[in-house]
Amino acid sequence: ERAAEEGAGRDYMDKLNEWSGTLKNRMTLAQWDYEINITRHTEERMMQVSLDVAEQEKEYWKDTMTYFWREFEDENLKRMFQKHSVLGTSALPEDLNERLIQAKNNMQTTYAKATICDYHDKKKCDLHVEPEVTNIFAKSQDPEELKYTWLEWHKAAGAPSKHYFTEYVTLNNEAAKMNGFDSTAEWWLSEYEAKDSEKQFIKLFNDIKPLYQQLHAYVRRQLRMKYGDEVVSAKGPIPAHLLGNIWAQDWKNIESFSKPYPDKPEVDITAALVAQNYTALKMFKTAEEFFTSINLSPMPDNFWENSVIEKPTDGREMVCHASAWDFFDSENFRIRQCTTITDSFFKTTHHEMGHIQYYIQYKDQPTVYKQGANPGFHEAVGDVIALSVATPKHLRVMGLMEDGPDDIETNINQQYKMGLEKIAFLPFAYLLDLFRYSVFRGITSPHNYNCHYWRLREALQGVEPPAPRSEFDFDPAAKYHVAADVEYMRYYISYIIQFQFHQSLCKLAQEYAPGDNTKLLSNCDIYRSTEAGNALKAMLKLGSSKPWPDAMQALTGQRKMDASGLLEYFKPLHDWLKAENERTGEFIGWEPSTVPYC
Ligand SMILES: C=C(C[SeH])C(=O)N1CCC[C@H]1C(=O)O
Ligand SMILES: [Zn+2]
Repeated sequence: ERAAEEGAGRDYMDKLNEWSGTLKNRMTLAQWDYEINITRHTEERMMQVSLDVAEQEKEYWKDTMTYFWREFEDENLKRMFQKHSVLGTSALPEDLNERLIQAKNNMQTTYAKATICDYHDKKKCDLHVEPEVTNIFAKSQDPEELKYTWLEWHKAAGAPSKHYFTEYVTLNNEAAKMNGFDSTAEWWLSEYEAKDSEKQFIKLFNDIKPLYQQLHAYVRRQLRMKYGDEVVSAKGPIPAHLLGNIWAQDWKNIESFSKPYPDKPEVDITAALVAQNYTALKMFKTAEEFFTSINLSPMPDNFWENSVIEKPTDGREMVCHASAWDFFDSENFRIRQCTTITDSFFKTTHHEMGHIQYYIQYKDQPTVYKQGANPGFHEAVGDVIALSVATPKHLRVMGLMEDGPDDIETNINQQYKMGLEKIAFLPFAYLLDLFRYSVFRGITSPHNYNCHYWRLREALQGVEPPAPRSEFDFDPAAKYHVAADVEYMRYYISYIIQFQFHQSLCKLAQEYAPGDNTKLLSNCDIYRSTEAGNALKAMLKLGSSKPWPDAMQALTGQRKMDASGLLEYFKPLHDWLKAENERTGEFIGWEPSTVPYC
């Protein structure tokens, strides 16, 4: 009896995966058309397709729930039913789903269309976050220009979305409850398939905190020496507008004037890329060649035909934030990216192509398994490749960095630049979803959104706003992922596990040996190593067909996420920072901010 039921369940599941693949394909195509060209027409069409798809998913879900899949013997079949049993926002009644989609579109459109006026030319008021505001934060060293730009962007992109965000929270929580979760927070956390995920995240943060505090102290001193102690205090948080990034999430743009050994060769390759006439296409082809060099797959023809890799110049409104798209038909994949020729975008290109590589490797999985083992895995693939690309050794092979000694100073400079990207990012990524978990759980409410956000920014990141804030501001929505309803803990996890992956791949490539100073983890380049590539491929092919500890074990032999890889990679830098902060008597940590924001 049960065997017959299970057999029927298997046949049904094969069909359901096919049907859901078709629905996701239709949905993704409409979403793509809207995001690369925001018009009333494309928005209306995306709404219609979304509502139509939701209704069909609801019908399938009713059938799915008629099977006693919890009693099935076949673990894999049970896993597929379990994943399909989470219907998502399609569980909402159509009128509420329409309001939710509208609220999300309003936030996304607000962010995409937001523009500010230029500091030097107040009549020039067509500056978007990409590329203009991003470039100002990459290049300007004028605290007044940076403060003005920071305030204008947060006013234009953040504040107007506050009410849309509240509507989104209410309706998303409604959907969460209809899927059996207490709030959206538990729904997001369920993707990490462990009851103690939040405890795991806290432990990771405590493991990296000493290293972060050393970097924070050193950077604060460098900024104080550059801008004076009127602008940067000796013991307080760092003002958010001075860290080379509009969100203060990645500090690599202040490397040029703060590096430990100023007279060593430049490790930022922007100038070399421009000098060698790199185009967006050439950056993409260069990234592709790294992947194929380790026996991973090339990009298919339709990728090159249909991707949007530069901001169109026809004045259209579009979502520029880099993204990679799976069309769930096992053959169409695209990237949308408003590429500019910079070191930063060279890395982002690898990051996005890592997503596409994952899509390609799991393209023969059933639809329900076309996901990362957990969301952090998907964000880590491209970054793991970029860790090899970023080494002086690899950049010299590419002719993108001048020859020079592989001495300890160059190594510390290189680790420092990587630390400004990877270590600095961790508290920001962690707090962004601590904030949203607290909102979804009703602990933070609309009249203290901004206060709670800045309390977290100060407590975990040691950063303060450049000017007083109030509840008329809504600074979290000035960050793409908040405006676009994209979960963010995935990046925090990625920045930890990518070093675990890197450690294993480097051992396979014989580029790293623990304790061997001639084979430092931070100098490892897996370029052309098919042993490494084949091991990575085997993990990627799993998709989400197995719990993520199985995927982690397949590649690293470990079943836990832990910071050991990251701490091993940055050990020389950590020692150097401790010695340097001791030498200069720098205060480690930060005293409370004096900027009023609650
Ligand atoms: C490049 C992407 C697209 Se998935 C991105 O959003 N990232 C990559 C780094 C962290 C995060 C961000 O920009 O905030
Ligand atoms: Zn990504």
